[in-house]
Amino acid sequence: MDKQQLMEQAISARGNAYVPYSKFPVGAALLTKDGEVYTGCNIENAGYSLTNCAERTAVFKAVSEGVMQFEALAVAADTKGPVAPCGACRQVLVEFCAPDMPVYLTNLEGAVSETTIAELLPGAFTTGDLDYASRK
Ligand SMILES: O=c1ccn([C@H]2C[C@H](O)[C@@H](CO)O2)c(=O)[nH]1
Ligand SMILES: [Zn+2]
Repeated sequence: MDKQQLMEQAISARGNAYVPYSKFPVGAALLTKDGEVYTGCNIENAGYSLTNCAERTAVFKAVSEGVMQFEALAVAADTKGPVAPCGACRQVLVEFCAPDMPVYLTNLEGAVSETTIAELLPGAFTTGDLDYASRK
């Protein structure tokens, strides 16, 4: 499973997006250390704030099956440049992925931005911050 294949899986997962409100389908593909892929799409709701993004769908699918060792993530949407994950997804990714884990952001024209979890959310609030508060 190379990065090109992972991005293709993200584009394919985009086809399952439930987006009657935004009409903006997004797909994600999360590669595990075991070589499995958990895909995700965005799933909207008439109560707009209940929308789940593609990235979080993929992470939650994996974690709900007891899988938390991840190797790489690809995200795809029909954007001018490589798609930008939202802040909520960046925070969730920080929770489950290593800071140096590669993330491939792409669009339908083949523009690719290769980044990392740490670059997506510098200065993230983490479990370490909670530990400090309970040190005594
Ligand atoms: O990286 C992104 C950015 C946006 N969305 C979704 C949320 C919503 O359904 C739609 C418009 O914001 O796109 C994602 O799934 N991932
Ligand atoms: Zn998001």
